Order: sequence, then C-alpha cells, then structure tokens
Amino acid sequence: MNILVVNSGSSSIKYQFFRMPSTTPVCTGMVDRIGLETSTINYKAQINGEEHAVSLSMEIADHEAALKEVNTLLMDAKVGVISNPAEIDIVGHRIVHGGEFFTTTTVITSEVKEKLKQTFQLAPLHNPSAFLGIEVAGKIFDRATQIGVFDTAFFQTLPAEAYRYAIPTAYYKDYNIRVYGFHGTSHKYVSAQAAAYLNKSYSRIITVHLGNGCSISAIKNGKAIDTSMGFGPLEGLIMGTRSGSIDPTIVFYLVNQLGYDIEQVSNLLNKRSGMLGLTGFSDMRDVRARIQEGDAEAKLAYDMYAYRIKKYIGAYAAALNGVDAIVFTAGVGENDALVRKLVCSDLQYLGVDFDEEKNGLAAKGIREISSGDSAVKVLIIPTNEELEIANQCYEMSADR
Ligand SMILES: Nc1ncnc2c1ncn2[C@@H]1O[C@H](COP(=O)(O)OP(=O)(O)O)[C@@H](O)[C@H]1O
Ligand SMILES: CC(=O)OP(=O)(O)O
Ligand SMILES: [Mg+2]
Repeated sequence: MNILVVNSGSSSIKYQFFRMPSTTPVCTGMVDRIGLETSTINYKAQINGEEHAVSLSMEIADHEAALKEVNTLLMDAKVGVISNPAEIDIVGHRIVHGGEFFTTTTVITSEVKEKLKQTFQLAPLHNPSAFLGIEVAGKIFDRATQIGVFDTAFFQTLPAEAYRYAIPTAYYKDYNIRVYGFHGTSHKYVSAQAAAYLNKSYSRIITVHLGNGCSISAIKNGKAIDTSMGFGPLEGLIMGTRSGSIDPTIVFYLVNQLGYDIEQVSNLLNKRSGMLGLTGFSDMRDVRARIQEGDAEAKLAYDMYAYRIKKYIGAYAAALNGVDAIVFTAGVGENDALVRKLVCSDLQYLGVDFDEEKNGLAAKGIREISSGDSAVKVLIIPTNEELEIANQCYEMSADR
C-alpha cells in the first residue's frame, strides 16, 4: 500500500512517502517558502539501502506548483521511487480543524470538501492551505483515495467541564462553540511513545508541543482530558506569530477605541503577535541570537513564553492528580534547550529533578532530561505527524 502524506502549511508542504506496512519512509521532504522569491525543495529517498538527497532552490508560486515538483522528484529516473502517479494508493492529508463535522479520519469526497470550506474561518492560517493541497493532490494523483486526518480528532475524549465555555448554553448547542483542541495527531503520537517508553499501564502525561503553533495537553491512560488550544488554534500558549490567550476586553478596546475592523484584529492576533510581535522574529533561533546580543526584550519574550507553559503544567498536574511524565516535542520543544530549562526550573514541588547537563546535549531520538531518580520523568520525544497519519490511513484502508 503506497501512501503519500501531505502536511500543507500556509507557506510550506511537508511530505513523506510510505510503502505500508513498513513504517520506515521511502522518502521524506519539504517545500518551504512557497510564494516567496525563492522557494526551497528538500527531498531524501532510500533506494536499495542508499540515501539520495536533493536540495533545490527555485521560484514556486503556489501549492499546485509545489506538489507538481514533489511528484517530479518522486518519478525522477535517478532519485525517484515511483514511475507513475497512479502508483500512489492513498494521499493522507493533515487537516487542522475538523469543526463540528469531522471527529475521526475521513475519506475525502466532494461533500466533505464542501463542509471543509465552512471551516476556513475557524483556522484561517491552516484549513485554506490544506484544502488547496487536497485539490491539487486530487488532480495529480487522480487514482488515489484521499483521506483527511484531523488535528481535532484526538480531543473527542475531553470531558464537558474541559471543552465547554461559560457562555450561554445555546451557543454550544446551536453553534457548536466549544474547545476543539489541535495538534492532536502529534499529542497522540508522542504520548503513546512516552507510555511505551515508561512501560506504565497507568500514566499521567503532559505533552508540550512547541512548533510554530504551540499547545499543551493533559493525557490520562492514553486519552486527552484537557488541552490549551480552544475553538480555534489561537488560545493558550504564546506562539511564533500568535498571541495565545488574551483578555477579550482587548478585542473590544481595539474595535471600539482604536477603530479596528475584525479582519485587522484577526491579522494582529494570528499573524503579528506572539514572539514576532514581542521581538520582531517568529523563529526561536533568531530570538535566541538576540538574547545573546544582550537584547532585553528578547529575553523577556523567552521568559513570557516559558512562564505561560509552566502555568499550564501546574494546571494540568492538578487536572491529572499528579504527573508521571512531561514530554517536549516539535521544532522548539525538541531543539531549544533554553526553553526547556526555563520551563522545568523550580518544578521540584511536582517531583521534577531536571538534569541540565542532559538537557544541553544535542542528540536524536527519545531522550530523558530528568535525573535517574526523578519522580517525574522529563522526556524529549521527536514528533512524527506524517507517520501517525500514514498509520491511520493504513488502518482505515484495512477496515474498508
Ligand atoms: N535548533 C533549533 N532551536 C530552536 N528552535 C528551533 C530549532 N529548530 C527549529 N526550531 C523552531 O521550530 C519552529 C518550527 O517548528 P515545527 O515543529 O517545524 O513547526 P511547524 O510544523 O508549525 O512549521 C521554528 O519556528 C523554530 O522556531
Ligand atoms: C494547529 C497549529 O497551530 O498547527 P501549526 O503548529 O502547524 O501551525
Ligand atoms: Mg507542525
């Protein structure tokens, strides 16, 4: 079963190709900076035990052009792994917001696409580009079944006290205004890896996903019981360009006193806030470079970012009645030792004995960054949303 997984972001596409049941990808890669002056394409394939890597810079105007380039590489005479697009059986798509419509992995039909269009407002940075990815993949791989895997699906287990907002009940009943939760594919994947690593049948795990978007989840016996993102992927932690939670009074003030329209408010909170708004940079590597140059605003931004995470850890330890493991994942969580140190300092009260030396080591794979006798294990677990999506597509194809 040949499965191509497509993770479309607003300006990038990450992809992996699997010949299931093997869970080792045949090829992996990313098209970055789509629509900017020069885009980059990275492609790595394993052919007869040998690795072939390609890195290209070119102008790529949109998602259609990007997926066409990926297809060209997949079929390349030297580094390619297929000879015809018809060899792809399934294209699995990451879709961030399932809204009220989709609670589980779903085969994409024209009816599904119509419903997806109604979710654009709920995740404006994500769902429109996922939709584009689906349209383009449908044209290129026209014999493949297209399947959507939703970030929101893993959070179907939240109890009502965690997913309801304290606004009149009619808004929940009539308009489905509730917490949906996001990055579920990642939280599910790393929490399962953590439980297997800890070898515990009973487990209370806090997973901290820190990428461009950031969220944190409380997971009890494999089921999510709370998470920081809400109705859309804007609530909770401070992110690359998103504010995370703010007092809604600020929105009233922007509109009533400063004359903002609602598009401007959305643009401000989704695209111009977070680390970008605080420091001028959304990428943590750039922010850290500013700290090294002695920039006090950059240092404050790091402290704010970590403090918000620390507060959620306290809240989720309470929700879980204690914690067995804290797991860091995604671009920042896996790579940024300073963030992890700021978050995990002064958590002795919880039973965390953080090991700064282990935290500072650069290594790959699952790593423990707490001491051998720490009551609470602190782990770094690389996420793999594409593998989780491929697994779910494969399971679904077996059930059909
Ligand atoms: N070595 C690193 N040190 C600190 N941050 C890093 C490092 N590598 C990547 N990152 C951060 O990871 C972020 C991207 O994470 P990723 O999980 O790929 O996000 P997304 O999937 O949302 O694009 C970047 O914005 C950058 O801030
Ligand atoms: C849901 C979300 O925020 O996704 P990402 O981190 O990929 O932007
Ligand atoms: Mg991501």
